[in-house]
Amino acid sequence: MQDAALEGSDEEIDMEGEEETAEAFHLPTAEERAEEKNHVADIHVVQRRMRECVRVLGNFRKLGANGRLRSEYVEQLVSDIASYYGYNDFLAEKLFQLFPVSEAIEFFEANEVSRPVTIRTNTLKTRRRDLAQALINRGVNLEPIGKWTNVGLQVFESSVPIGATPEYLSGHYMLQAASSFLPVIALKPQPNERVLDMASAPGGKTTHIAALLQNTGIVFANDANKARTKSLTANVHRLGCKNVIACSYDGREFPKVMGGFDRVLLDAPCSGTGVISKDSSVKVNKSERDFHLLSHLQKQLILCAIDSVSPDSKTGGFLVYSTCSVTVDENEAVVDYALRKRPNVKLVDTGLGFGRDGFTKYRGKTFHPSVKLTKRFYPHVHNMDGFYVAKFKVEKRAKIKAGTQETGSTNAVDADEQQDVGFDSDEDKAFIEEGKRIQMKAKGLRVPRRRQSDIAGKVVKAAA
Ligand SMILES: C[S@@+](CC[C@H](N)C(=O)[O-])C[C@H]1O[C@@H](n2cnc3c(N)ncnc32)[C@H](O)[C@@H]1O
Repeated sequence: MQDAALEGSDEEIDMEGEEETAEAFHLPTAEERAEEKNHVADIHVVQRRMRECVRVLGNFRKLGANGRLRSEYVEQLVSDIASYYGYNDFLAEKLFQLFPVSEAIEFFEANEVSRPVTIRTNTLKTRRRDLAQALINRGVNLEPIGKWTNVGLQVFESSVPIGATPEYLSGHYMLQAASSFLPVIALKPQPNERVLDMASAPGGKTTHIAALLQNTGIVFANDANKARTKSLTANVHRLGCKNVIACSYDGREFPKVMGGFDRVLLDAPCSGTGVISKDSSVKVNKSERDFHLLSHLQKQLILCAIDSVSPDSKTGGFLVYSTCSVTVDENEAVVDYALRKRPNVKLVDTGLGFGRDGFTKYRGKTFHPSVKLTKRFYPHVHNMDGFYVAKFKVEKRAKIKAGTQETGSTNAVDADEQQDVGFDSDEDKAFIEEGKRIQMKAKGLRVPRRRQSDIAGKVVKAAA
């Protein structure tokens, strides 16, 4: 399929041969497609047609049949991808749109293959070198994952079950996907800090945070699903983490429950479009409504996560937002929303050193230019689960009083706003405008005159 795309985009191509193949390939009409839907598809026909569509789309100007539109080839290809790989039409199209045509096929192909088995050394109990030796002695074939982690090992083959070795049971390692290391590396917790893991079960990332804190400070490991906190506490005990407190609140109740954290990780509930190779049910059980609801929940959670970070932290003041999904609705759109709703945060480099930059433009939507700093990971590019990581620095909030303005730390106005995580963008407009004015003033820029009507309503509410 990729060869077909390359062939299609080659300017030096033998045009005679091309015309022959293009002629031989008949793109079904809408009627023929409707008729075909009544029969079980012939997998070889579908496969060949996909190859041909990719080839034609790689060089539509030369290879497209007379009178047929590019969109017809795309429509046919998406429909064939859905039937060949077993996706519902909606999701096949949504994922297809993320990539250039030939790369989309690579992505769908990679979702058919398992990712490597990887483990994370628990540095609270052992060193990677010692763990590797112990496992090699048991007949495990492994090697370090890559330069970007000094605790990860990739397991190639093993004569023993890797989830039941004495080392595993003694908590010397966590069975964990390589992509799951990324948000904690980006979070970079420092000893003695107070950290919130807002959606933490079953604790892969919590125990990694605890280890980086060297069992100092404190990690509040929260998860709304109480049943899932059982596996979380089991992992916390097995790995010997002594600085973890497990709790079970809806993340949207933070920071009312508690706040003032040096760092917060929001590994958000998501559609799982990055982990289709592990859970193929995602291919058929996600609808447009699911993405709408998830993105809505993620937007609510991210504001609460931001408000739980202490801008006064001496060592931190950071939030990492991550998902195991590749859709823009759950990633860049959420991050961009947070930037708009909370003028006191900015995106910073994740420090990961690899990954594709986040989209700043996508299908007619434009995001804040700094969204480029966020990172995307793909199965076909990085040989790890599809993943997304964004890192924010939280700064002091703007304090707004009737008729005056000043910057300051959290106070009555903030406390009132923290409860307000509603979804009418107009709702917070006055605060956002005011925040921008304050930032401009701080930078020595000329501030436009404030329209009194802009903030009157909000100030009354805040002062009440
Ligand atoms: C991607 S998983 C977290 C995985 C975990 N961070 C780890 O590394 O093991 C998302 C978690 O969010 C939890 N969750 C869903 N809705 C939530 C909410 N409103 N508040 C807090 N947690 C929530 C789910 O129960 C699920 O355990």
